[in-house]
Amino acid sequence: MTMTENLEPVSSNKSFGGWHKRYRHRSRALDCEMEFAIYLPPQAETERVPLLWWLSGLTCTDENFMQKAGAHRVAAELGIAIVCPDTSPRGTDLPGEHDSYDFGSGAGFYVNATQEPWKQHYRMYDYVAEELPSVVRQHFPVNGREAISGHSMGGHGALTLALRRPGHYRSVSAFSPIVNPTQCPWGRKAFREYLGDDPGSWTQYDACELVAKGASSQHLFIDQGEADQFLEEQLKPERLEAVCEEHDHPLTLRRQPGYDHSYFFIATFIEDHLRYHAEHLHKR
Ligand SMILES: N[C@@H](CCC(=O)N[C@@H](CSC=O)C(=O)NCC(=O)O)C(=O)O
Repeated sequence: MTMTENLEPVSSNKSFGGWHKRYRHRSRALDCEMEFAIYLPPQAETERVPLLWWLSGLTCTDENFMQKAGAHRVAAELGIAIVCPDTSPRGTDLPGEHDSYDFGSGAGFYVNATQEPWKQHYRMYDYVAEELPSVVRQHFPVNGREAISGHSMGGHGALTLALRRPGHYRSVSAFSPIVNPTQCPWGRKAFREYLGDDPGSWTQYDACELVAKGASSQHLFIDQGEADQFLEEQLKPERLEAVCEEHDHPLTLRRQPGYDHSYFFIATFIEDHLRYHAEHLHKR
């Protein structure tokens, strides 16, 4: 028997001939109510369309990308749907969950937590890889072709999901991703709490480690601002560059002079990413 998930509409706005819609649903993976957003291009009125997953960064909800990236015009032209999940479970009140911007609410890091008290709810890997895709397939006219992208913590999510699921996403890209979370303060703080003290259990969620293990040969397309305030301490793109070179893994890393970590940077280059994904998503 196929279970049909209930979706509660939250809002709907026409945008560039398509629709930006928000929904609430009960997540079994996260054991809480969640919201997500979908942009449906005009083509979705008459045909099934390919889908780009966008994973956002620390402090974000589904709304930051949809409101700030300026992606709808080009997605409408290219006939691509975009889904933005939230960045953590919501409506929970675990000890310390809301105390800092880089851990807990708004900071799920796209992992499946194994530690108390996080493991009941903080299962963002399963939510983004399995549960939400199944909900989207049940309710929207998508054709099964998927790509993935994201920013910062969401760039880490996009790279690790793609590297761990070879053949699933037709293309992957990222803006300012955390490429080596096991070796930077944001990642170490979150992974210790969610995954425990053994760093051996962290490496499955680290793009540099996955490339070093030869997990997949998927081309990685990354834009990184050179004036990013988090570049040296948290993002460390040179580490991914080195490991890709060492293991002959295909990487396009564009360093963009003067750009910081903000959505102004994303809005400037999102068109390039959408056209890159469209090439792969529409290829026969
Ligand atoms: N201390 C800052 C940090 C939050 C921040 O910069 N968040 C980024 C993602 S950082 C890595 O995952 C972001 O996308 N913010 C949302 C936005 O709309 O710009 C703070 O709390 O602001």
